Formats: sequence, structure tokens, C-alpha cells
Amino acid sequence: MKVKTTCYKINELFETIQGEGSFTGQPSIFIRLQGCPVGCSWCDTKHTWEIDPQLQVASDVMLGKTQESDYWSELSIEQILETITTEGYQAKHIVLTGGEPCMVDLKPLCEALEQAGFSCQVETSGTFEIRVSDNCWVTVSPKVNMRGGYEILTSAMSRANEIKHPVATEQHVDELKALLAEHQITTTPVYLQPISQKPRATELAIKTCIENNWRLSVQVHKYLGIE
Ligand SMILES: C[S@@+](CC[C@H](N)C(=O)[O-])C[C@H]1O[C@@H](n2cnc3c(N)ncnc32)[C@H](O)[C@@H]1O
Ligand SMILES: Nc1nc2[nH]cc(C(=O)O)c2c(=O)[nH]1
Ligand code: SF4
Ligand SMILES: [Mg+2]
Repeated sequence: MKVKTTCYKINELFETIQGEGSFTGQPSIFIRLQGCPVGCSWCDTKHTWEIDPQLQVASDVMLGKTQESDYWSELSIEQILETITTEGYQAKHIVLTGGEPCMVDLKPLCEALEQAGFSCQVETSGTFEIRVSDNCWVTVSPKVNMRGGYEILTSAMSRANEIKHPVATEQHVDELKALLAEHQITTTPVYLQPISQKPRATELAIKTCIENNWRLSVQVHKYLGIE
């Protein structure tokens, strides 16, 4: 009898410094899942949107990428743990991102990673049910009125350990305020993240953070030119 093992479609697996939110500065292993239907016009990882069966490659090809691409590989939990060991990664914090990682059940992966001594964090748009371990740190970056037509789930807003909102215009700030009111979020830390390092967006984020006692998240890795 064939035993079914949980597999994940992975675009990239790499070690770097977490550049966003509360864990900024923390050495982290990033697992970037393939696939996202949300359709943010300014998304910085558009190469993860489609799951094209023609672009499935062997894990060594995916791991050997030297630039962004829409190639992906299917890895089991065991293969993910094995890769972390063989790559010699030292970080003890793992960030599950994408694409939209919450399209799939991440709980078995989180639990296996925690069992192996890692802490987990997920980066999600809040438009899919969040299936992670109880201890997983959840970063919700809510996506309002995007092309895909997805709604923010109340369950996602209330599970969030932090809310990290990309902003470029006053409208983005208003949308966030409406969302916080609608879902009665009062104590969760809120970060504003300027979209694509645009000076106007950064200025707006600084001003709005000061006005509302929110925090600033500036995608440190982009300023450093690292992954
Ligand atoms: C690429 S997304 C992947 C995870 C998930 N789909 C989400 O949106 O949270 C990772 C983070 O990058 C943020 N992001 C994407 N494009 C950005 C951009 N151009 N400027 C600033 N932040 C961006 C997202 O809001 C999210 O917080
Ligand atoms: N260094 C680094 N930090 C990050 N934090 C969130 C990221 C993401 O793409 O989800 C990201 C990323 O792509 N690189
Ligand atoms: S939800 Fe995340 S991955 Fe999907 S388009 Fe928006 S920023 Fe990009
Ligand atoms: Mg990124």
C-alpha cells in the first residue's frame, strides 16, 4: 500500500535575514510556496502566482536558482527538513510565505518543523483560512479590493499576531482603519509597510505611524540588496 505524504509546491527555499515586521533582523529560513490568486497590482513576487504544471522541476533545480523564476518543485515535509540540514542552514526561525501559503494546510509542516526545534511564522493575505500550528506566529497583510476578488476573513484577522499593511496612498490607510474597526482589532500590533520603497509612500507611512502609534516596516532586505 502506498502511504500518502504531505507535499508542498515550493518556489524557493533560502536563508536570509527577516526584513519585515516584528521579527526584522532575525536570521530565517524562507519557504516560498507557489501559487496566489489574490492579484495585488504592486506584488513583488508575481513569479509565484501561477502553478504551471509545465514548470515543475526537480528539487535540485529549484534549490539551485540564481534568480527569480516561476519554476517550482514539490517537496515532502521530510525533504524540506533534509534540505535544511544538507544546505547547512543555521537559522532556527522559519518563514512560510509565497505566493499565498494559506491556500494549503500548513499545520503538518509547522508541527514537524517545531518538533525539529524551529519556530515558525507565516506571511498571509488573510483571504484564506489559516491552518498552522498553535505556536506559529501569524503575520496578516490584509489585501482589500484586489483583482482576485477575495474577502478578508474574520478568523484571519483575529488569529493575527501582527498586522502588516502595505501603503502608498491615504486610501490604503482608510481601508486599514475600516478593516480594524470592522473586525474589532484593538490590541494587535499594526505595521505600515511602504509599497516598493517609494519616497511618497514612505513619507505617508512615517506620518501615519506617528499619528496612530503604529510601527514602521521598511523591507530592510530591499535596502540591503539581499534576498
Ligand atoms: C509577497 S507577500 C507573500 C505572502 C502573502 N501572499 C501576503 O500577501 O501576505 C509577502 C509580503 O510582502 C508584501 N509585499 C508584496 N509586495 C510588496 C511591495 N511591492 N511593497 C511592499 N510590500 C510588499 C505583502 O504585503 C506581504 O506582507
Ligand atoms: N529578507 C526577506 N524578508 C521578508 N519578509 C517577508 C518576505 C516575504 O516575501 O514574504 C521577505 C523576503 O522576501 N525577504
Ligand atoms: S496576496 Fe501576497 S503574493 Fe498574492 S498578489 Fe498579494 S502580495 Fe502578492
Ligand atoms: Mg518578499
